[in-house]
Amino acid sequence: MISTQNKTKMGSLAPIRLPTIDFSEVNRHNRGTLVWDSTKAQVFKALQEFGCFEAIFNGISLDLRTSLFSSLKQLFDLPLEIKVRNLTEKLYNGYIGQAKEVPIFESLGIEEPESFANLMWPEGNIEFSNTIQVYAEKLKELDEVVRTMVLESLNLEKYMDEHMELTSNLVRVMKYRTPEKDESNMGLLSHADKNILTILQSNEVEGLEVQNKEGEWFKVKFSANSCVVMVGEAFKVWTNRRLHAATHRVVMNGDKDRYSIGFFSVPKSNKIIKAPDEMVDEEHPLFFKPFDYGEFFKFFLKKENINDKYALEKYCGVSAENM
Ligand SMILES: O=C(O)CCC(=O)C(=O)O
Ligand SMILES: [Fe+2]
Repeated sequence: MISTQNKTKMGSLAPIRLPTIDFSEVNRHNRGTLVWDSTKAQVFKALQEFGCFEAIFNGISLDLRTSLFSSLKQLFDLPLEIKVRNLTEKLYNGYIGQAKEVPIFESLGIEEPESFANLMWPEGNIEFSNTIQVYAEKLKELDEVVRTMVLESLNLEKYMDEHMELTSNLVRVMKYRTPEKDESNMGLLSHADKNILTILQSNEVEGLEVQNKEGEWFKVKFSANSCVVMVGEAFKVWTNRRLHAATHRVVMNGDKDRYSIGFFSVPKSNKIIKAPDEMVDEEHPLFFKPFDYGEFFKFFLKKENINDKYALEKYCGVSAENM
């Protein structure tokens, strides 16, 4: 049904709207209401089919959004020698940038907003850290609502606490500058996220593209009050492939820099990712052997694996047929 919309001239991609799901009436306190149940059905279907959807979410006010994106510009405008101070124990949570394949991309992970702000601005930046703090709190609610809906849809309520305990949160901010004349416009190479759930928001500049299960690429169009919710591979493993982890990338067109912000629920490094027994039956044999997320992530970060779309299958796939 979508494929016909994708055929535009000269290989350019048609924008599609991902399934759009309205969260303005749901929160963790109205589980079991009619609106909760109908939203839940849409969430589960979208995450099975596309591995992602657009969420209309009024938890982020226009003011918060405006101050967020103006502070991102201010942050990335800092000199490189300041940005690289953001070193963390976890390699991927620090500064990333200046990569040969994607020179237009830079990113900073924010584990704890206040200490991050003190590191970037020696005089501190309360406005920045408050904005990120409020943003993360709001998105944590959405993350939990979506995960609760998935577990309910699979009749796995008894694992709810254990599942929520599996993760901690990371905010990661991104800048994609407009490419120079002879530079590639690839902002982020094709990948699926490794974590449980990712929630993305960007300024008005498009660039995110998602691949459907048939392998076709689509541009994602965000609206001002929406974000994209995406399944990561750890959630695909946990649900024994009931959910799809969408492959996506960022391609820059036009002449404006793109800023985005991601909220990631990430398995803690010593946690074992294992599909509950209820997820395994004749129709759904176990697809992935249980694994320690931290160990998997180290494997994934190796040069030979980081761009391998089958890194997960290589690491813990039960059989080659799963690829
Ligand atoms: O900037 C975006 O919209 C996508 C970012 C992304 O895919 C990621 O950080 O994993
Ligand atoms: Fe991603």
